[in-house]
Amino acid sequence: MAINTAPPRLEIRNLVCRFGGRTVVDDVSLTVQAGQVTCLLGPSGCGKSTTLRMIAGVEMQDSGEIYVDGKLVCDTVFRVPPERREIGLMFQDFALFPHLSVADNVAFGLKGAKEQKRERVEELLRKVDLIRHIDGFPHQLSGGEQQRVALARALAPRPRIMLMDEPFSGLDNRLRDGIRDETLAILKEEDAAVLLVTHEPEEAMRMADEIALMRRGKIVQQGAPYNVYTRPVDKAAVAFFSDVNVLQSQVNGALAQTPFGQFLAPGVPDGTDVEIVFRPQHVRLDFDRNGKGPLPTATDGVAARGVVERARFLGNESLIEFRMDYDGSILKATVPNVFVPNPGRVMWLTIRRDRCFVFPA
Ligand SMILES: Nc1ncnc2c1ncn2[C@@H]1O[C@H](COP(=O)(O)OP(=O)(O)OP(=O)(O)O)[C@@H](O)[C@H]1O
Repeated sequence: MAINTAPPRLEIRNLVCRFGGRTVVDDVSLTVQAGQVTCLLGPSGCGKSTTLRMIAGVEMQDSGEIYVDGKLVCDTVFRVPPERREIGLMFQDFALFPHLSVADNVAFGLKGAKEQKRERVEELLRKVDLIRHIDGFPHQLSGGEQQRVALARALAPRPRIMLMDEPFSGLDNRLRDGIRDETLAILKEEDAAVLLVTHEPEEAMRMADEIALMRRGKIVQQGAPYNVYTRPVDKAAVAFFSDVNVLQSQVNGALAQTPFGQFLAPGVPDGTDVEIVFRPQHVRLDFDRNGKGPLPTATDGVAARGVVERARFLGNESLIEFRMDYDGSILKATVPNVFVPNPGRVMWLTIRRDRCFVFPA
């Protein structure tokens, strides 16, 4: 098997950016290969856009380097100007030029002979399925169509890197999924390295080959979406993707006792406070049988009794909130399809052991 030894299309090393003494991007490193989509995912204000702006060359880092195809593009001394970085940009407010036709918008950044430019414009408008609007103007297009023109415009000069900052957030929900999928297919075909900023976990899960989870200026976890989702580094990383339930406990003999039985806490010293974190979809529900629940099992532990406080049907699933007997706290469970038990109903809850995370409190 051939080993790919080519340098990554985009590499950033130890980027730091400070504003007025506040570190907004704090030692961020990552690589993106050609044809790959990496999502910078994190809450508002965590430094995602600033990272993108440094790569684009419109913000200057305080330290760290940026490489494209192994070549230095920018450090604190040397700097390739933004327009020579071969980077395509697509932001939320992707304003098209209102006075230019669709074709001229797409051709805007293109150089070369007229026929070649026309060929590339037609190729891209065919890809985004807007060839029939080639002579139209932006105001004649819907929001989703304008978005696709903006994509075609950004891709026209065959950028080596595409930077996208919340590019779909201006679109209404019904359009968004379709446009995300189409965009992804086109980006893959064009073989650019894509760095996409979003604060929406679903968007990152849908688009990314790799997710870089960012918090307070730092990348706290990086990996394939499946790994980031199923092997989160801490409670906040679990909570970023879904609702969570948390049990408090203390470790004794590498075990944490809870009303749901004991959890393994290998290597955690005795007396350490821990939190057992799990998602609502990993709670199992059982009916009450004359005051009893299911027998304990190795995979699901011990059942605990709860009383339905509230239940709602959400479309694909139902969310049931239980008031738990053991300490009166609320625990959330989701189940597929419709299950809306009345408040006051007694049920027994177990947790899937293999889907729980034990973190130091
Ligand atoms: N030019 C600037 N001068 C001072 N502070 C800035 C500047 N640009 C950004 N910041 C601050 O840096 C922090 C990170 O901003 P940034 O836009 O990178 O975050 P973000 O993760 O992209 O958030 P959002 O999704 O809300 O855009 C914010 O607190 C912001 O107020």
